Amino acid sequence: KPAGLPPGKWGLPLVGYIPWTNKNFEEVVMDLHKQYGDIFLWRMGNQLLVFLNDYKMVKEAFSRPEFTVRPDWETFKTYEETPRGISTTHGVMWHNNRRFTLRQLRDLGMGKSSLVEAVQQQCLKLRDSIAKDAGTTVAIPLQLHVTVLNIIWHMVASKQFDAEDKRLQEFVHLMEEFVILSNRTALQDFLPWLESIMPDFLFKRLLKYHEVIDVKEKFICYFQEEIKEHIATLDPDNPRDLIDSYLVEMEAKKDDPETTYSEWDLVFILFDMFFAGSETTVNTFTWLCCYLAANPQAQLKLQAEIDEVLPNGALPTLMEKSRMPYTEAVINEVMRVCALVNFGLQHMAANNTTLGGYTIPKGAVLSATVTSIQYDNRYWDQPKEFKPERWLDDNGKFSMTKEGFLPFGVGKRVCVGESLARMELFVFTTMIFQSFSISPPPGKSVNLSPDLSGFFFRKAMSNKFVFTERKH
Ligand code: HEM
Repeated sequence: KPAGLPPGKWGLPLVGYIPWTNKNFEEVVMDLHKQYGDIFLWRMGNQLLVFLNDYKMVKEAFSRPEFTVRPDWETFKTYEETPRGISTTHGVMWHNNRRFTLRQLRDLGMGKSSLVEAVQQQCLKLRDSIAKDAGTTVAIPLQLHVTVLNIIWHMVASKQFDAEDKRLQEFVHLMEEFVILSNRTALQDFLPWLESIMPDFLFKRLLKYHEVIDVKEKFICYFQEEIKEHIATLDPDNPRDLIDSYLVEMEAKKDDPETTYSEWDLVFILFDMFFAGSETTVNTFTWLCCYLAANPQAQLKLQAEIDEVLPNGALPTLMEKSRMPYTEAVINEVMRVCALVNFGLQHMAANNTTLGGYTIPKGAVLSATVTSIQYDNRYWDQPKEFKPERWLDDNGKFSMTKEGFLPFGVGKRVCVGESLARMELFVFTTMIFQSFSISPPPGKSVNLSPDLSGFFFRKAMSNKFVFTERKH
């Protein structure tokens, strides 16, 4: 192991460090954190992974330009050599696409009434679907996925689908398949030498290469069809949605030799909106249901606040947010304890540099250990307890403690959808708990252990619940 690197596990040539244990990945990382402290490395295959376990260090690193690039991973490349869109790109392409999307989300009404109304309408469908099974033992309904996807469809293409719609069902299925297949592609990133020792057909079979291409092509077709329809009906003076606005800007920049705007690039911005914006929001709200079912006192307090600010079933708008500190506190506390994106999205060192007094070589991949940070007792008193009150000041006002909290990341690549996600979570929480109470089935309790079978998400276990209609 070269001198000056952070402490940690270097392991064997080609394969790196293999923990011979039946502990899961998160547990192994936690053990290494205990052993080595706030910054340590783990060589996996030929990749040097550096884990950061202190909030201040993550904030410093992710605010520095040399850590703003993404790893050069096949998993991050969608279909071709050059990554496109936002979440996997860097340089001018990333800068332009990120700026465009942030502006779009703001102009389309992130935080404004038009989008709030669309979110309310979609949430009414979720409410209807829960009402159908009220009083019986059920899982969180599929309609939650449909609701979240429809909000994105509304924003990007002014569309919405019914839960029964075959196209939408195929879309949901393809998204799930894509996430599973991406885990296979990761083999190529960590053990690239496999390609040189295996016959091509076998290597491709191992990676499920043809299946991945097939799923990607289907998504591309969906989005290209949508873009074509928009081109045919575009009124440049009245852009309806994100696709229209992109087309207008693409036309305005068509003579600029430096432009990164193209129909092909737009396809991947749409990819990002759906992939980064749906599973994240669905899983956060699912965790919120779990924590409220397990904490009836917190649920009663939340409902008392909803009933006081929104009497007689009035629908929530963002105007009410400042008068609902406990609701905000519950949402933040759920995001803290669930630590959904437990290793964030990886960043890469663009050149040789230093961090925390250690050498970080070009190409090293940095991960923030979100679970360690959001449970760090340097920032949180009794971190394992679910305590929404920790977000309230002495006057009962919501106070956004930022230190030690990074569900949306931090620094230059912080999530572009944070305000949208917060607005969705606020509307869903107020509308659903205004109408229903949630509890575990009689005689059962809620399993709050995370499902750690995936790499990117710390999902909730598939709990069953009983939703009971509230009398007003
Ligand atoms: C509760 C919901 C959400 C959570 C927990 C979440 C979390 C995150 C995290 C941890 C990152 C990585 C930050 C980094 O690289 O350091 C990220 C990036 C991103 N998120 Fe979100 N997100 C959520 C919702 C959304 C929504 C609704 C959208 C858009 C519709 C969105 C779009 C993006 C995009 C495009 C990026 C990439 C940003 C970049 O690379 O510059 N996210 N998000």
